[in-house]
Amino acid sequence: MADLLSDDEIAAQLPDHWDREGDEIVRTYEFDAYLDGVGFAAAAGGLAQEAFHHPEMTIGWREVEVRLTTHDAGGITANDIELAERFDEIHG
Ligand SMILES: C[C@H](O)[C@H](O)[C@H]1CNC2=NC(N)=NC(=O)C2=N1
Repeated sequence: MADLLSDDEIAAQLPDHWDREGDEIVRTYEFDAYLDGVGFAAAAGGLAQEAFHHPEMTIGWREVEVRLTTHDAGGITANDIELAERFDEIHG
């Protein structure tokens, strides 16, 4: 199981556009069309399943909010940071 990151490690490793909210990291991705967000969520879900590390995703009007935390560790780990970076790659 991945170890919890310290506050300093989280601050240093948090990717651009992501925020920390307690035990979660959060980003809201914006899209030109609703179905673009739906497609992103589906692709992100595939990456999550591949990593076996699952975010909460809220699909809204031309935006998708993604929340990541490591339930098994009770906070933020490298698994969250790494998956956030993969989500950013597919968003472009
Ligand atoms: C047994 C445990 O639920 C699994 O190892 C995976 C499933 N997906 C997961 N997803 C997230 N976000 N955190 C976890 O700790 C986690 N654990």
